[in-house]
Amino acid sequence: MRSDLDLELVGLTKRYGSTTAVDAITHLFPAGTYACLLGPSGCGKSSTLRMIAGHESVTEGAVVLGGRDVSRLPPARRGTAMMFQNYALFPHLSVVDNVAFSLRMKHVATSTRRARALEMLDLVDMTQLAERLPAQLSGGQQQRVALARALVTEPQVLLLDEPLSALDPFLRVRMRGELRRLQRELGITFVHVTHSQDEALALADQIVVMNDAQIEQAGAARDVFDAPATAFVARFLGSHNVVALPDGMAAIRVDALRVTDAPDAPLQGHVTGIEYQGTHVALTAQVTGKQEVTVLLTDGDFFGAPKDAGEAISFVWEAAAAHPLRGGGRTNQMKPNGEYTT
Ligand SMILES: Nc1ncnc2c1ncn2[C@@H]1O[C@H](COP(=O)(O)OP(=O)(O)OP(=O)(O)O)[C@@H](O)[C@H]1O
Repeated sequence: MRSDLDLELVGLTKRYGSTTAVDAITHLFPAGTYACLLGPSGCGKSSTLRMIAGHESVTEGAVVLGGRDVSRLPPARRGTAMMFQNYALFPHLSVVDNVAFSLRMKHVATSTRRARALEMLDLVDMTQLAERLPAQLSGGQQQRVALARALVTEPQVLLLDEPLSALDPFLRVRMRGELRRLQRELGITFVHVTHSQDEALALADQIVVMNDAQIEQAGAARDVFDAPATAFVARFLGSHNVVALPDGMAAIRVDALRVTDAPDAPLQGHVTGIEYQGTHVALTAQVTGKQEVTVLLTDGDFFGAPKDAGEAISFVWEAAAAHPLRGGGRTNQMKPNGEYTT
């Protein structure tokens, strides 16, 4: 069901001179969704986000929020707010004044804006440090302030450009939990740009995979991971083998392949590598058609019948575990000998 606060991109296009950064993408973000725009460097994620925010002009198409075309409105009048990668805090303003800044621009009375800023700081657990300057905060704390500052305008959509990339790995995992909690509490739409598959899978209700200025696949995080539609998506999300089978290309998860002794197994070859990963063992093999596959075996399965590099090995899988891939882009070209190019 459509809601008053859905965000829609309609044929959205961005060209910089002769470069098409975003090529006529159409997509609906239902209100209250945590969406991740995921894709490799240069695929057009940030340009898309900046067009939604109004920090970049739209070349063609429209950004529609709650049924209203906001494509030509200034950022402050769209109902969106953006949190930048480098947080962009004002160094000479205290934490609370940084958060209240946009309300000052809107001529909100001093006492009201201070109260609202403190409310937002409470939401991100930063009330204690309200009078500090940004330079006196850790990276994680600066990020919370940047979040509070973006949320103080009560946006319907919060746009986050690589919000976790400046944090160390430990803090990154903690902050992603915080982001998810905040989004649930506020119930607004978050559109979060990342090139990290793990981050997208951990956070998103909806994943939008971009490649080469276009949307390659979009859907619920689990659906996209379980059934990648193209070789690009399967490879980009990882944990999948992309294999050429007699009836076409298919993606098979690394944990769906089973080692077998059956002489007529559909994939046969020899072991090329074994990596012990604690709970699992990742075994790589070169199989039919010079293809490399990886299989993730439980520690028990592997050590129950260990293999050495160079040994013959064969694989089977449940029919439902092989997801046929549609051809597409430049990423799924099969050569006549059954090899594929990337
Ligand atoms: N201001 C600009 N002028 C010219 N070309 C640009 C400009 N901004 C981006 N581009 C180009 O547009 C394409 C998409 O860039 P964009 O920043 O949207 O990608 P991205 O997916 O966000 O990449 P990254 O993950 O590296 O930030 C790239 O080819 C980039 O070089």
